[in-house]
Amino acid sequence: MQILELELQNFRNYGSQRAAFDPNCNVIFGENAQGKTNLLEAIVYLSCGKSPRARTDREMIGFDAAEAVLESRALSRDREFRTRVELYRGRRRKMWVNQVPAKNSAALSQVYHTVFFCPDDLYLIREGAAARRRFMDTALCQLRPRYAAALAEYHRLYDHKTRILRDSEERPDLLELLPDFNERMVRFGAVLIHYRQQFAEALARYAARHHRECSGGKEQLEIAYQTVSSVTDPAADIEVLTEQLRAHMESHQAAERASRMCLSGPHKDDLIITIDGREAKSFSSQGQTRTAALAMKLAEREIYQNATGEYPVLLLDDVLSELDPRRQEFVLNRIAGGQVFITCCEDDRLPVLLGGKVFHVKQGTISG
Ligand SMILES: Nc1ncnc2c1ncn2[C@@H]1O[C@H](COP(=O)(O)OP(=O)(O)OP(=O)(O)O)[C@@H](O)[C@H]1O
Repeated sequence: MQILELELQNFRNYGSQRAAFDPNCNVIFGENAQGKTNLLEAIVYLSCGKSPRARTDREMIGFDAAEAVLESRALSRDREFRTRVELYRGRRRKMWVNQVPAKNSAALSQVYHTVFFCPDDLYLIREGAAARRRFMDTALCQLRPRYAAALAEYHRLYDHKTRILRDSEERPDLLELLPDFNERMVRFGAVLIHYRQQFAEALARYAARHHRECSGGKEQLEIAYQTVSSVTDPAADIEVLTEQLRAHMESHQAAERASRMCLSGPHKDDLIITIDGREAKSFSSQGQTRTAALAMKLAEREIYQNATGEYPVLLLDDVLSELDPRRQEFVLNRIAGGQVFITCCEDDRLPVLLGGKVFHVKQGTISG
């Protein structure tokens, strides 16, 4: 997978910009606040219809512009694709793949895939379970359509069940609907556990290797999937998972009715991350946290490559800061394979060792 060319109009601080990229390595230099992250954000947005940082599409439109246009020419599965998105203030965006209008962002996801790493990704280690579930869900939805469908259905049922429980004080008759909701959540929940277990197992294996090598063999990263307590083996067959999840739901029924809240279930799943046996969330240093988060992203790239035969485009934003020189060198050695974009500050010459194409970004203008 490769981005051959990108064209932006009024996207963030870019006016009218076109750039052609190297198939392997693209080093994006620039001082602070010049547009390096904006460039990576545009590439991510074109890959999935979502920004890794903007809350609304409007945020990405140039301050003085009415609309923004993003367009890419990409190579994927030995074919060339053109994707185009137009963002407007006050009306819905429009998207196209090869000039055919796309109804939703799923059409963009089928063209190319990105793995984006930025300083905020420390949240993967430091924050609560929701951040790690989001990481698993995003990766798995791109890889397994069956997972994406089960997750959407599980969320829909969860929201509905939450409303039933909340409103049940005034309308006790609603509780009659619960057994049916529970049964459907059990069936879709078992599918989620099945895929999450497989993903977590591969993630643990690859990420441990990256982390070990990056720390010069000194540190051991471990990742374990944690789901509801009554599931004794998340790697068991889906039928077994369904039975155990059903027993779990039944044992929580009385408590859910009493608290009028949807309690335990796969919606509380987590990844337990430890470095040398200690929980990383509480005990790891800034550098260790960054190394672990990066190891997880590199592992995600490998899982995707194994499943599809193609490397996703790797986007590394400000990855070198807070790493000591040996860890920096590891990162630069390790990212080969597939197309890479790496941003850094002007005085950081290390990435030039990577070869490839060098760009300078200044006030929303890229020069090659
Ligand atoms: N919608 C917008 N319209 C115009 N400019 C914007 C918009 N959103 C953000 N910017 C500007 O983009 C600039 C930030 O760009 P970006 O985040 O890409 O910086 P960067 O080069 O990655 O910097 P750093 O090295 O500090 O991370 C800021 O000056 C910000 O004001």
